[in-house]
Amino acid sequence: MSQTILEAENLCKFWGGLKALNELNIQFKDNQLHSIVGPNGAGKSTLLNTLCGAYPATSGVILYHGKPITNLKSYEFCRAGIGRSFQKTNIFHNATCLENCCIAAQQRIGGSFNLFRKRSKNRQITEIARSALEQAGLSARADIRAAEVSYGEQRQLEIAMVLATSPKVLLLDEPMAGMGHEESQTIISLLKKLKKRYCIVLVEHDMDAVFELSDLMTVMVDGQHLITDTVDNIRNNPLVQDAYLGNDDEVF
Ligand SMILES: Nc1ncnc2c1ncn2[C@@H]1O[C@H](COP(=O)(O)OP(=O)(O)OP(=O)(O)O)[C@@H](O)[C@H]1O
Repeated sequence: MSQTILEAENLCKFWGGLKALNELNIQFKDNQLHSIVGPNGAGKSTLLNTLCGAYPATSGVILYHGKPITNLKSYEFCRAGIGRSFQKTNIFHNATCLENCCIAAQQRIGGSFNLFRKRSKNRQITEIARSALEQAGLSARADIRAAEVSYGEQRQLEIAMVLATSPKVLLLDEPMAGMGHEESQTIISLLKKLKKRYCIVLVEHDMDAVFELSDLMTVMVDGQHLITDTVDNIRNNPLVQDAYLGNDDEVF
């Protein structure tokens, strides 16, 4: 039975007068993939950024395993087990895939990966990094510079880097952006595998992928929660079609 692991109560994030998140209540469960969809500017990325501590909430509460974590620093969210996907720009292109994962792993463990640290600590970081690459299907690319792997593999590397922070929750922002069909299929298979072990919160514009992957979907509009339901119920909900699609049936 899946348990709620991360939740937001009356969560608000305001930019001046703009209510990017407006009294949002939402729960995310273990071993489920929960997608957040909605039109441009609905507040999806703001939600991910607030849930990982990158943006301080204006008001409201974030609970992790039932305990409030709203006022933690962003690195403390990471150490607690909330991993946010790094954007492609956060990849060090001259470092190998393994080195990139080592850098991510040391974020969780603390300190830096260096010559003056005990050898056993560096070994531990390397093991975590190798395991993350393996889970993301990139073991064979471990010693290749990130700049030399394909675009799709760089997106896999972003996911590997989140896994290297030993998370319980994965917050993934458009992991399929800019991908062709074949590359998207690789990410879809990967996420199907990962959702058996993690709580995944997915923001993604590729609706075919969202429908294929989601256990639950939440629709947001103008910073507000419109509905949370299963894929079938969301697909057939006239309220959603109206608000999200503007009556354009073709999108679904
Ligand atoms: N750093 C910021 N400063 C000011 N306003 C911001 C900032 N980040 C986001 N916003 C505004 O907050 C609102 C929600 O933006 P957000 O990026 O969360 O939407 P989104 O649903 O992810 O959109 P998209 O699908 O286009 O990525 C938008 O009106 C956006 O312009």
